[in-house]
Amino acid sequence: MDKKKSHHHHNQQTPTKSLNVIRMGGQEKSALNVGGANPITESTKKSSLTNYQRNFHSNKPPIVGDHEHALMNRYHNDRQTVMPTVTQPSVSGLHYQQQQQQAQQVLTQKPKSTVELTEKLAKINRRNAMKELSALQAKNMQAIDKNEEALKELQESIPEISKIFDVHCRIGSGTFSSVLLGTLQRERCLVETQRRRFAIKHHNPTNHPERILRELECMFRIGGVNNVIGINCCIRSNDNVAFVMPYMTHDRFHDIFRSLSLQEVRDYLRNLLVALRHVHKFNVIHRDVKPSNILYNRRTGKFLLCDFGLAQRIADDGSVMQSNELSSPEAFSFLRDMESGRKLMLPDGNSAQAEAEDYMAIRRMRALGGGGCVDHDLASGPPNIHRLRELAGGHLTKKDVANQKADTMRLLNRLRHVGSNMDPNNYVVSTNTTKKEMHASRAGTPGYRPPEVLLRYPHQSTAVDVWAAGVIMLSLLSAVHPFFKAPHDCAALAEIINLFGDIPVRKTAFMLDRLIMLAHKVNTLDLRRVCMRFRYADFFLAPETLRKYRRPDGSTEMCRSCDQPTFNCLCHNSGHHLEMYDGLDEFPANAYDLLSRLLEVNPQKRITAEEALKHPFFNDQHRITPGVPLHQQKHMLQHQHQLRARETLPSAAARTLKAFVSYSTELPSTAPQAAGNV
Ligand SMILES: Nc1ncnc2c1ncn2[C@@H]1O[C@H](COP(=O)(O)OP(=O)(O)OP(=O)(O)O)[C@@H](O)[C@H]1O
Repeated sequence: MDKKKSHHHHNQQTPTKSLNVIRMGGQEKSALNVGGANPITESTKKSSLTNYQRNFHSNKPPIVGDHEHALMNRYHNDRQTVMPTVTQPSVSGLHYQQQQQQAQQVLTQKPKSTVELTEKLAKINRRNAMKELSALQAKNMQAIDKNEEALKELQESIPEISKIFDVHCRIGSGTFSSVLLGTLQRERCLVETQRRRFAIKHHNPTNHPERILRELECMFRIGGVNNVIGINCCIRSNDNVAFVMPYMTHDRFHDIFRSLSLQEVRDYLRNLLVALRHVHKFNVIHRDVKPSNILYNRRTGKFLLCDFGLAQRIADDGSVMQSNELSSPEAFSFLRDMESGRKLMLPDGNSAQAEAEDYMAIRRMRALGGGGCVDHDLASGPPNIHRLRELAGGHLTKKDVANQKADTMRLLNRLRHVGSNMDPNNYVVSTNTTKKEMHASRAGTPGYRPPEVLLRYPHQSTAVDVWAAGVIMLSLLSAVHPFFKAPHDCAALAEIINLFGDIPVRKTAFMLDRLIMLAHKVNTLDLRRVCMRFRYADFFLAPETLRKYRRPDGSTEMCRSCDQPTFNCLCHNSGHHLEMYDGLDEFPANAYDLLSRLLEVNPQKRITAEEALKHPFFNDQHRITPGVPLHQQKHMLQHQHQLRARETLPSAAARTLKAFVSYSTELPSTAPQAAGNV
């Protein structure tokens, strides 16, 4: 990651004396990621609170925004269309007049019913538009209220904050905190774009102090380097605590996950694994790896893993440690270390100008043929995809599109299906009868919990985070987010079984001394075909393809295991004659190989972050090589796209099985036998 240039004065007085402030230094500038998407960058006006607020929210719908204007227009247009136009007769003569009167009667009678209808429709439209408008305004008002509420709460509960920072608006909120944007008051003299920006995380007062201490310790000891968020200072006032961190402009995963190119996906995952490798070196499990805890700026490619609220340390005996007690010697030594960090300089925040300069520097470097960031032109996917898409879906009727959508929903529902006889509170039993209770940490976000957590296995490891990274990769490759969406742990395990099959999950369960009771067998699905089926649904369901495989009686042969047409069978090692969709997939076979290793059901066989970074997927033919002119690299990329276009699915599947890194596949002594019996 590129180091950010310094734009700030380090000789300023620290504004706190009697405050309960512990300042920490040693944060590397590389962690202060910047981006270009912030509206503040565009504004060069002198700073003011309202300016900041207005700017900051400019990517959200304004109170009367485009949508409201559209609604208003609809309202006015409707009013215009209901005005009837009347033509006056201009010629005299009785007969002629009578004729005219009759004609007019006919004319006015017929249009009258049309006018009535139009008027009725317009009225309905108007009413709907007004309803939508008021709902939207209410929503905006609610957002503003929440914003004001968060500001007020922070200022009232930690009054010292208002002596150091101008707090502008809320930028995020989670279960445990509100995050607000702040700039230093002592930088009020600077133009808005030069002021350093900080994210102030205000913990809910109900948060357990040990939890806050744990998060603080992780950020202090681990953060600031290798894509892990650092901390500038921590401010406490009675039972209220706020962390001050460098602010980073980022993109919402939800807005970009479908459109990230191969190179962007590769960079995103590499950055995530670099962060995890770093965290795991400290024997710490993050436990909450998910897109909303990742700050990623698409323009600059910068990346930060944040939110250590659920992090846990692994003890030397392999058990997950509970958090430090506040009175423990470890907690004291940590607080002492933080005290000594107080003397260090307050590290840089992240000004909009610094962010823009950073972005320009990256562009310049790229123009000279260097840099490691994403070039959107180079990374726009296989060149023939749009043409192929047109061919496949160019003449789809509305009904075809609706059918395709329904078909995809059916598949998603099937993957999320839970057997009706499953008991959500009692779905897993211990095979070891002496161990009656099964206490294990479940901390984490539903949808990202690995099998060992769902199986209540107490000896969890950093493999928990690797699984979550795999779930993110699954969303990126399949263009489905969230991929797993279970309402409870039992359903979550069912989702995993529906994708990976019952045998791998049963084997893992048995190895972990657990037994899963299942009423029927579930086939393992082929990850690549599943991802392609979702990402390229329009190809898989193209009417021509369906016609090609239709039987003379008009029916389509279905696979009994995966419930898909046999030519689209998703089963691993399918025996059906498959439609291959050659050259369609933007992602190479080794992407799916990595995916299957990250999502290895058995935690002991799951790849580590360190090993994953050596995977061929990151062999990076696509990364821009410093010193090589860019046009030559573009040519190289096109050549690679062409090569990949010739890659067929069977050869890809064969390569999926090839091992690239050796690690022990042996199970604990009794496990292989036991697993074999299942
Ligand atoms: N340094 C930062 N720069 C910019 N935005 C940030 C920063 N830190 C946090 N945010 C925003 O605030 C949101 C919530 O932050 P965080 O995940 O730390 O809080 P949380 O209460 O633990 O959330 P959750 O309950 O969802 O895990 C993030 O998703 C992000 O959008």
